[in-house]
Amino acid sequence: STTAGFVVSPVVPAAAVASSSTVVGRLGGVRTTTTSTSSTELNSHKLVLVRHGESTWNDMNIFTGWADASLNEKGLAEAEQGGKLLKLGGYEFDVAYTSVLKRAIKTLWIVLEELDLMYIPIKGGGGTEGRSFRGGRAGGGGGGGGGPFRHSERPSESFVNTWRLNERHYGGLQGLNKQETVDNYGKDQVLIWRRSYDIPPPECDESSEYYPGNDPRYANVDRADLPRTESLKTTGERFMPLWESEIGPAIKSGKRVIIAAHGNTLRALVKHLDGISEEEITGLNIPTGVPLVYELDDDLRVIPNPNAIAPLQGMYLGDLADVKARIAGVANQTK
Ligand SMILES: O=C(O)[C@@H](CO)OP(=O)(O)O
Repeated sequence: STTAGFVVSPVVPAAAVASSSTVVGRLGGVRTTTTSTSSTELNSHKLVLVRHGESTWNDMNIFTGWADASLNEKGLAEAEQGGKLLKLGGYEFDVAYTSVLKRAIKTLWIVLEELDLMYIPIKGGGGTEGRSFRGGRAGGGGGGGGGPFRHSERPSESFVNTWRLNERHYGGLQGLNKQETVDNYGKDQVLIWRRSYDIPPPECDESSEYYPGNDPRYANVDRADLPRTESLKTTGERFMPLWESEIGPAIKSGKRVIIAAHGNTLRALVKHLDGISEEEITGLNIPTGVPLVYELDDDLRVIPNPNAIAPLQGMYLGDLADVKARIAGVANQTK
């Protein structure tokens, strides 16, 4: 059907998701696709992921990691566009999660401002207030002891933002130009550092400005939890306990969740959600500022969207040709 210039058509089998719809329209002269889903459906929860908009260091092609680069003008516009796409699709959220890095925080604010939802709680769980859980592992169950958090360290409603959603720490590569690193170490070595599953870049040492132990924002995080470098595997190991203990249960309880995070944290999450192999995840890149929508069942299994770009089963909003070009742009940062 057509409503006020937008084409509305069902994209998910009616039995699985009763009232999902796709809205094809134009935003700023660009053809867009959005899928919205009523929150009243049975057996379906929606989750929206968004990588921050382009940062000044993305633009300069510098390894960023935990360095706190700002959004540039393009990144601000990407965040606004992401918010508009969500608004066009009728998305609403009850709770948001983001990192302690301003490019993700600001992206989230801009998206929420577009949606007129700046009042919703922005949460962490093991955030910058109070000590976090140890060892980066979920465990201990949800009973009396409070899951993976030590008694005195359990998250509360007042926890905001979380270092566990930070970008992968790029160790000794942080601050270096990606192309110059290719020139110095070779394309293959840099690709291993950027995209191998479990081979981390060289560590930064404790005297480095990039060692998180020298940054007051991590003063309350257990020093043993602070990385000197991370692979995608270890990034997932520090983030996934938050998914298991906080975000997943929030979704299951019916909360509509948006996560504004980073390329590699989101790669770790979609690897889990989509069951992507260690080999296949090496070829997966996530574009800046484009909302990625997942439909999940009550067990948090993904209900595949037919418009997904494999190996993902969730769907990017917006013009898919443009999204694919932006994905290729991330891959081509180290040609
Ligand atoms: O520099 C970084 O921190 C990340 C994300 O911007 O880059 P890459 O895509 O090379 O992992």
